[in-house]
Amino acid sequence: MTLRVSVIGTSYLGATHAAGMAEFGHEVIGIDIDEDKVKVLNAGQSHIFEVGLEPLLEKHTATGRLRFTTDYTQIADWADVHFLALGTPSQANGAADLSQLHAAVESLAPLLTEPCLVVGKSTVPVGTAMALEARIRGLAPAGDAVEVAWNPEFLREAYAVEDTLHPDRLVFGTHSRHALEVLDEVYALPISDRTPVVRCDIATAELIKVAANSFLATKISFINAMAQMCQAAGGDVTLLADAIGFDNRIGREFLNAGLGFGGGCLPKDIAALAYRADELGVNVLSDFIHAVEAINDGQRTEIADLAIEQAGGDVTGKRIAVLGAAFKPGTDDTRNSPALTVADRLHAAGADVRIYDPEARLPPREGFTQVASVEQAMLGAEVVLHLTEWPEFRQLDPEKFADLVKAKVLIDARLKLHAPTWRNAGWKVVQIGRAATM
Ligand SMILES: NC(=O)c1ccc[n+]([C@@H]2O[C@H](COP(=O)([O-])OP(=O)(O)OC[C@H]3O[C@@H](n4cnc5c(N)ncnc54)[C@H](O)[C@@H]3O)[C@@H](O)[C@H]2O)c1
Ligand SMILES: O=c1ccn([C@@H]2O[C@H](COP(=O)(O)OP(=O)(O)O[C@H]3O[C@H](CO)[C@@H](O)[C@H](O)[C@H]3O)[C@@H](O)[C@H]2O)c(=O)[nH]1
Repeated sequence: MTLRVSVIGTSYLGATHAAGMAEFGHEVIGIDIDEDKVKVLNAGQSHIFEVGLEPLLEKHTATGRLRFTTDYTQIADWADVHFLALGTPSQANGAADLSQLHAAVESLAPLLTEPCLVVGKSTVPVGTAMALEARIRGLAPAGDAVEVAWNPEFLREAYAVEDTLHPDRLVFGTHSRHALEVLDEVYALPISDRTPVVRCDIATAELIKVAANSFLATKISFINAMAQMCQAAGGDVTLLADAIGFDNRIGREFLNAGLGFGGGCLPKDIAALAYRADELGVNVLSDFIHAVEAINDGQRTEIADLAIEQAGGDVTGKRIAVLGAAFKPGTDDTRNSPALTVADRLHAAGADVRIYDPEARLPPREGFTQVASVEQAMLGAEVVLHLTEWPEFRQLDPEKFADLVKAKVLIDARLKLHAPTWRNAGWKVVQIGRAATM
């Protein structure tokens, strides 16, 4: 059955979800307070770099099945289901900032005179959904005929469309039979695709999401701690990860050692879980998460220190080439990017940092210069840092850059370049957790 669906917030999550809902056959209106985004999306274009998103936007805006607006009156009583896809960034103390969700609810709820379902997709601290439901029911003329459910989202940037159309699993957190039936209807297509569906209470749904991200972060910090161990003992962390990854109970994914995790999700979500755990007196969980965070922060410091060491202990006035600015390949997103933390540290230490990324566009900022090619980044560099593992960096021919750089020193912080090829071309290659002979 075709439903009328609104998606509130149209960034990495919301724009993809809106396009996905249209692909599932629903009539969709996306809403955002950012007029520029709405304009671009209505033209069938994407305001972010995400493979496969633009063709979907183009296809469904062309038929009118998918539209975007800034006007809440257009969605309020029109939609059967309102999805909340607002940002939930970190506050300085680590707690989730829920102000975007609150503002959206203040705009939407007073306009709701008909029964409808409001479904949260944003990642939130446990307890948020029920508090939002009370607030909405208090403001909405429809009162208790408005219900809240939570359907957390697990899409990865760079695979957002694929993950939306073919999710690994769906989680429906509800407190009524009716809400469950509506969610079953919304996702009728992927469900028929044999996607596992976890039907649970709302608190469990909120917690599943942060548990998933915390577990992923834990795997990365564990392997980075093992990289330190390999470094100290002369072992090879990549072979170690391959070997333990063959065990199905462990799995090879998220065991890539290097610069650690960043982005708009993992760091803020685990910080918010630690904060909420402390609020609820579950200190054993917050202590655990703080250890994961400390290892992750340590990787960034280690790589910046290594660059300074390789430059002879002082980078003042020295040129450093940074390959990669996005928090991972396949996206233009630089939120909490490990690469930028390292670049910032080197700038603060006095270096002249030249940074190249195939997709991420940095706003002009003091400290480093974004350049348009690898060659420009390498020109005159005394150390080259590989910080985001874009596939194109693996194709680089080290011979080609030998005369451009001032010193042939490469720090491969993602352990993804073929070190023997670089060494054969006369480069010194440093990889944390891998012996220099690898
Ligand atoms: N980015 C991801 O890959 C991803 C994946 C799964 C879950 N999530 C979660 O989904 C949520 C959204 O993530 P994001 O990365 O898209 O966030 P974001 O901060 O990039 O986007 C939020 C969007 O909401 C808009 N907005 C703010 N206030 C509004 C209002 N009052 N009314 C309408 N629109 C408003 C903003 O203009 C922006 O476009 C977060 O909770 C995040 O943790 C994100
Ligand atoms: O073995 C690995 C795998 C990843 N990373 C880093 O970890 C970070 C996060 O990567 P990834 O999880 O792929 O990125 P996101 O797109 O932020 O996706 C995460 O965050 C989303 C928002 O909550 C969730 O929906 C996804 O399921 C979850 O994977 C990046 O900086 C990666 O470079 C590593 O260092 N080693």
